[in-house]
Amino acid sequence: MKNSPIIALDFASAKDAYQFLTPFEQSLFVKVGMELYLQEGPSIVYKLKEMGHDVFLDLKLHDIPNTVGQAMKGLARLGADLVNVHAAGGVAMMIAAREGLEAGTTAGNKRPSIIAVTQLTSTSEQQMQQEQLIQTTIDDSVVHYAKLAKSANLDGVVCSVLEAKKIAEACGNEFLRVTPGIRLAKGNAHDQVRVATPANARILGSSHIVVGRAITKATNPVEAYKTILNMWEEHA
Ligand SMILES: O=c1ccn([C@@H]2O[C@H](COP(=O)(O)O)[C@@H](O)[C@H]2O)c(=O)[nH]1
Repeated sequence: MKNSPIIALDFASAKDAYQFLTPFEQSLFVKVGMELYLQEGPSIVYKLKEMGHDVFLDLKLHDIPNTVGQAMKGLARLGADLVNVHAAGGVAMMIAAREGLEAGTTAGNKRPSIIAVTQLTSTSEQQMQQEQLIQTTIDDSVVHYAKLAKSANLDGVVCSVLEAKKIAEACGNEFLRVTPGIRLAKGNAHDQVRVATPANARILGSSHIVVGRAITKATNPVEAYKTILNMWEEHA
């Protein structure tokens, strides 16, 4: 799996996504989320893989263990490099997800890595406490979910940059810390709450960064990508 910034292809159609990718002329790490996948289905993953990109299929599965396990068995056949579930689904669900992936991975193919979403980067501590009724700090909640994901034998978590270091300390450096909520200094945070720059992400312990609108909505997306890539690599 590449370590370059993961570009969130949050587009309404494959046509829009391909049009966006054309000027890059290089192999990238891209993310397909529910907006694009629900319109295009598995073909978008096949096509992006054929084009030479690494693919994070960000469907954030969250259901009873049997349903998630069976869904993962099917997803394993698509060829994505990274898939995910919500840690809030529980340890039994995460174990079923991992087992489903293993069962669906055909001989000679690599099992996709699997990570769990802890607290969404759009969630504030206050919102977590008032709406989810979790009476602790957001750091503690995120690290707790990370430990559950580790106990279920997952490969890592989605978290914000702000918790990445504590997760590395609790779960080890090999345990992935994939961090969305990436913004350039003074960039519009939009609906994100727990945000950081690409440089801080590296310094504070992210293993991978996910970047959407800071690239896709930039006047020159290729230039924006190069700037973010440089910041990310410079602080390695
Ligand atoms: O906690 C999470 C989990 C997933 N995401 C996804 O990452 C991108 C971020 O997009 P931006 O435009 O850079 O804000 C988006 O696809 C989310 O679905 C997340 O933001 N936070």
